[in-house]
Amino acid sequence: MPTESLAAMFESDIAQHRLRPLDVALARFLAERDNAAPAPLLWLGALLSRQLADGHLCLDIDALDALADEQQWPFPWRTLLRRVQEDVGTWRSPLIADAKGQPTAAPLVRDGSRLYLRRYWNHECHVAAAIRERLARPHELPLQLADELQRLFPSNGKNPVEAVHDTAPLHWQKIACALAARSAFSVITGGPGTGKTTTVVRLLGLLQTLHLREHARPLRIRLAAPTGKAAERLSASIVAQLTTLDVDTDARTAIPTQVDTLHRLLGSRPDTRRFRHDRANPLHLDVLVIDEASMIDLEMMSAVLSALPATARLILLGDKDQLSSVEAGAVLGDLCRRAQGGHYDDATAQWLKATTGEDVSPFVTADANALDQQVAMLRHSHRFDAGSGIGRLAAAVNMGDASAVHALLTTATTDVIWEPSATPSHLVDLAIDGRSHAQDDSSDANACGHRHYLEQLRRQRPTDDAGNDAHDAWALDTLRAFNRFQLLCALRRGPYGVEGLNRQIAEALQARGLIEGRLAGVGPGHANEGWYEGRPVMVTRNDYSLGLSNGDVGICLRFPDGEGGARLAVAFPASTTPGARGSTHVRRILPSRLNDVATAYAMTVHKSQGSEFEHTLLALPPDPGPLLTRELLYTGITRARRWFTLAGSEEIIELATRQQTRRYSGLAERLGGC
Ligand SMILES: Nc1ncnc2c1ncn2[C@@H]1O[C@H](COP(=O)(O)OP(=O)(O)OP(=O)(O)O)[C@@H](O)[C@H]1O
Repeated sequence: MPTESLAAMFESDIAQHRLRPLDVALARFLAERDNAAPAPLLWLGALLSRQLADGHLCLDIDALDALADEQQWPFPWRTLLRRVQEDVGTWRSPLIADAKGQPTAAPLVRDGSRLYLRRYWNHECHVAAAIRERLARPHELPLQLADELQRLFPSNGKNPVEAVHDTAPLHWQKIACALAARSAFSVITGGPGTGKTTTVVRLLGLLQTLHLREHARPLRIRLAAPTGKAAERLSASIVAQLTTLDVDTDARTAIPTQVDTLHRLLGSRPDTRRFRHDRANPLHLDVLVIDEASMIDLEMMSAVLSALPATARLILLGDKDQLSSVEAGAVLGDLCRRAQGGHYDDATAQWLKATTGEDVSPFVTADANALDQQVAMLRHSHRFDAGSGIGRLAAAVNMGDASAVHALLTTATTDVIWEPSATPSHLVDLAIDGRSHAQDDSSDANACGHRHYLEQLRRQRPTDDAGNDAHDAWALDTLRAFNRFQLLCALRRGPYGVEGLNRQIAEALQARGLIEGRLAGVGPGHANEGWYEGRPVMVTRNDYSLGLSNGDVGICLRFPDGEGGARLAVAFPASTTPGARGSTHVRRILPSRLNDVATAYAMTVHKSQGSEFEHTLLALPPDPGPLLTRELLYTGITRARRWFTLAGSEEIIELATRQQTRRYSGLAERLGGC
């Protein structure tokens, strides 16, 4: 560290949680490389590292004043900020390079007003260039496209058209399919149940049908999703859609139902960030569909684009309004910034009219760019009807309309329940007995809590001599029952966070006789929390040797050991058998082999992405904080299929509805000019 005062300031920053030790380590590394580096530059390095941890790709020097106010920076930081603003253009240090200057290996890159770590700047430039290249490449238009589109998306009322405000109703699914058919790159975004999977299955049917007519072999199609859970859900959804897909058997059977995680698709290797498939060893495929694309961070997107053959087609599906990836970047959000308004050009509008019969002229603008032409937003939910509280609440949150949110919460609906003053112990009761607040008449369909799967587990336990298949079926049923309910938290720590609530729920379940055994140190995610039957766990790190992905959920169960005794094993749903709906069998893994797992009575909203539950309870803390955002609330609400319970005060819900996540990145700007 060059000056003692900077070192002392960093020490206090760590103590006050303004910076992490890792951020200061980066500043130290920079100081070692240039011992004449100005202090404000070292401080910027530490600040940049901190911002990356919050998902930003860069620091926007022009926006630092706003950040200072938002984060209530202390006096020494404000002094350094002034020096940055005065001197930034004059720094001559081997630590920082200008993006437009001679190439160097400087660890920091300044691109206009943005400051990047070189690695992220490289990724951002690569992703933008690779997408621009794909958008610019002329793609052979499938012959008979219009006829096939008309057959798969008839406009005769069989498929409801999608209304949008006061413009003429448009069949956005047909439009999305047509746009994806004409290019090597496309994005289909939409909220829950808007038909993203339906559209892509028809697109694959169409592409396969037309390809088989012209060529001897089918297209090589691969499907992927960021997490195992999302992959499993997409697979089940595709299996269901294929049963009604109106194409020839040859085309239908050439559509895969197997969905890989992105890590598996690219071939992750232990102890390295590099994948087996890359530019030198590209994937063998013609079409790649990636679902839940909002969870893809910039580095992963860069890896996907590197491994994709130049001629292959990439189709991204996802909900642009959901929380972004945990890692830095908000790729789908950046790609879809203008999706709401369409921003088509005249050529696209004319082509769509001729090919689909749909008139998108209300969505034509003069400032259209190449990316806009390949983005389609589905706008009508087929899952939530107009009267659904969940659907209306999600829409109101998405629009940032706090008074509509409040009105919906205080109006009786059958599917939304509001708990304005739930204490942690009240949350524990709700998580166990969820049903006390159910407002549905049919007794079987009550919104349940965790009690449900624990009671079912006992009720349905096969006899010891029932055999492996019967025990696996029981384990699978238990996993399905567990999946009916989930408690989601905004925070990890504190009494309203995942760790505190997991501990309290386990203790309460034990006190009520719903679980047995040790609860040694139930708390932060360590494998030594104590294993007992019924303990649900989430994998917190990919384990390639066990074939488990970060986010996989299993349940610890007691199985006969074949020698008259019993032993605990954790049952995980096994990857889907092609052609089957959902997981059909389980894998049993001994607890001693699981190193990175955490108890999962409660999970963060982030971790729940890609999953859905019949009943979701979202617990908001009583105090304001930067994590309470519109995207978090929206993502939590849209995890619920039938019932949604929201625990949080009116003030906190209003704050979250108004507070939007902002991620600093230059990707949208780089693509805006394409
Ligand atoms: N045009 C349509 N007409 C009638 N039903 C439709 C239409 N499109 C989709 N659906 C139905 O709506 C439901 C949701 O569709 P789908 O799974 O394709 O949506 P999604 O956007 O992929 O949902 P998710 O939120 O799970 O990602 C399905 O039951 C599907 O059959």
